Amino acid sequence: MAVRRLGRPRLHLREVDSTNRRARELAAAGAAHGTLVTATAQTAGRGRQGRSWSAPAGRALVLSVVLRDPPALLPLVAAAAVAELAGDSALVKWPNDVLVDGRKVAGILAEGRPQESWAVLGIGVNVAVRMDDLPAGLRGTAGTLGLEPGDVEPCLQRLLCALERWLAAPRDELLAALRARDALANREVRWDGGAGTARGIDDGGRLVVQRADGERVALEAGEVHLASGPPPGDA
Ligand SMILES: O=C(O)CCCC[C@@H]1SC[C@@H]2NC(=O)N[C@@H]21
Repeated sequence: MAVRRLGRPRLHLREVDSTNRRARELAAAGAAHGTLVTATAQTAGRGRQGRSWSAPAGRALVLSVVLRDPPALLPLVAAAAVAELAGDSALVKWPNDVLVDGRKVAGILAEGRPQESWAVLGIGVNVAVRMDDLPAGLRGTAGTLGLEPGDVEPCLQRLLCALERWLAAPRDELLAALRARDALANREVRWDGGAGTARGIDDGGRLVVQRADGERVALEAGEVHLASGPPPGDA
């Protein structure tokens, strides 16, 4: 598939409630593929499952990009790109939490209007976040890339390039990259519908879990938690 550029036009805001909300407005009004919204400060960042997302001003990358005709596995595509940015040691906790040393360094929120063939991909990365900058409740689970505020913009540019490539990559390459970074492989997990041992990502991008009775189920979407650890917070 041909690489389609991301990042132009770009709207950079000093402060916004949520870049995803702003980008959704732009998408609904007909914004082109690749339209990017970034902000120095985000005051009401949205996370998955109705949670909030904390992003200390100037220390976190917050972006939302409009995609026309997004791929079916968009959350996994985003996870592959963010993990690449986060480095060789980064793992992906299916479907799209990116972990470094077991701590969540980035959040991904894909929202869309399939009937209008667009999606907004929102990503927050703790580029230079210090734990003291975060609400106390997140300090046990959140991580950081440990870089400097001046690295936020270079990280954005690297992430956009990685996203462009992964959006154009064949599915088998994407799945191979994610399987190599699978944070859940052979770990005990629980989810809304039960518990079991994670057995990898299947060819449809689903998480395969083996229950105690040996039955295997493939999860399409949703939150999965490591049985040994606390549920991840919203950072
Ligand atoms: O719950 C999660 O893990 C997803 C968090 C996604 C946060 C990002 S920050 C940029 C974009 N704007 C938002 O309001 N949310 C996403």
